[in-house]
Amino acid sequence: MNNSLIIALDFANAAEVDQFLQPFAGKELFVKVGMELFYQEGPSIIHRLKESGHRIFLDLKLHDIPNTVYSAMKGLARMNCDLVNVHAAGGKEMMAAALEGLEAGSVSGKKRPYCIAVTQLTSTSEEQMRREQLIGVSLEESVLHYASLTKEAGLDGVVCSAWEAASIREKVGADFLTVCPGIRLSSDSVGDQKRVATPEFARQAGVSAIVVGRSITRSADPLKSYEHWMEAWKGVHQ
Ligand SMILES: O=C(O)c1cc(=O)[nH]c(=O)n1[C@@H]1O[C@H](COP(=O)(O)O)[C@@H](O)[C@H]1O
Repeated sequence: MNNSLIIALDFANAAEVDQFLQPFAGKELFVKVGMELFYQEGPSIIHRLKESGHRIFLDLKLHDIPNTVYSAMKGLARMNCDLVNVHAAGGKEMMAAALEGLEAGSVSGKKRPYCIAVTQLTSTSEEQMRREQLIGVSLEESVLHYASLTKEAGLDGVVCSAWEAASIREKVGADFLTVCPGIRLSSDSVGDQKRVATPEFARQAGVSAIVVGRSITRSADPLKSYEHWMEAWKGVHQ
């Protein structure tokens, strides 16, 4: 899990995924399947990606009452992904239920998937958080609070921006995962993300894994772009 670069496969269907992955043939990647792709293709896309040897972050950001999240996670666990997530805003009881569901549904003899919680989305700014969520503390305090709650619920880590990762490690512990989207090269367009950071910054902040979508998936040469990203993230040629 640590030092991973996770490619967000934000595509509309399996055909687009196949086309994107063609130049990566033979490479074992860490990929993220989010709601856009999963809602169209369902579990079959997970099975196909696993058959090709890829590790999978199933990013469905569960956020519902504890009983519903328990049952949903029990079902998702059967797909044997590497990483799944929930929204920390669902509360400690919901997060603990997510974990119980994963344990109950995990393939026997296999370790349950890592489970992390989204703190404040990287598309949220402090101003927006204060105005729309009526949260009166700083964005960093809100993220740290959610990280502590997530730890107390027994989960393995959080989704946060790279800007909060060092404080989370300090407060919650270095073995607590920090998975960070909103990563951009200085030449990239930021798009809808608000709390962005470069891969070099993320590495220095001790981030566990970065999630990169459009910068690679929409590039004219995705393989070249991926290799460039790996170099920036890990500081070595792949
Ligand atoms: O849980 C996530 O993966 C996630 C959480 C978050 O706070 N921000 C965020 O951008 N993401 C996901 O990370 C990916 C970022 O994609 P790009 O902005 O294209 O690099 C998308 O698939 C988002 O759904």
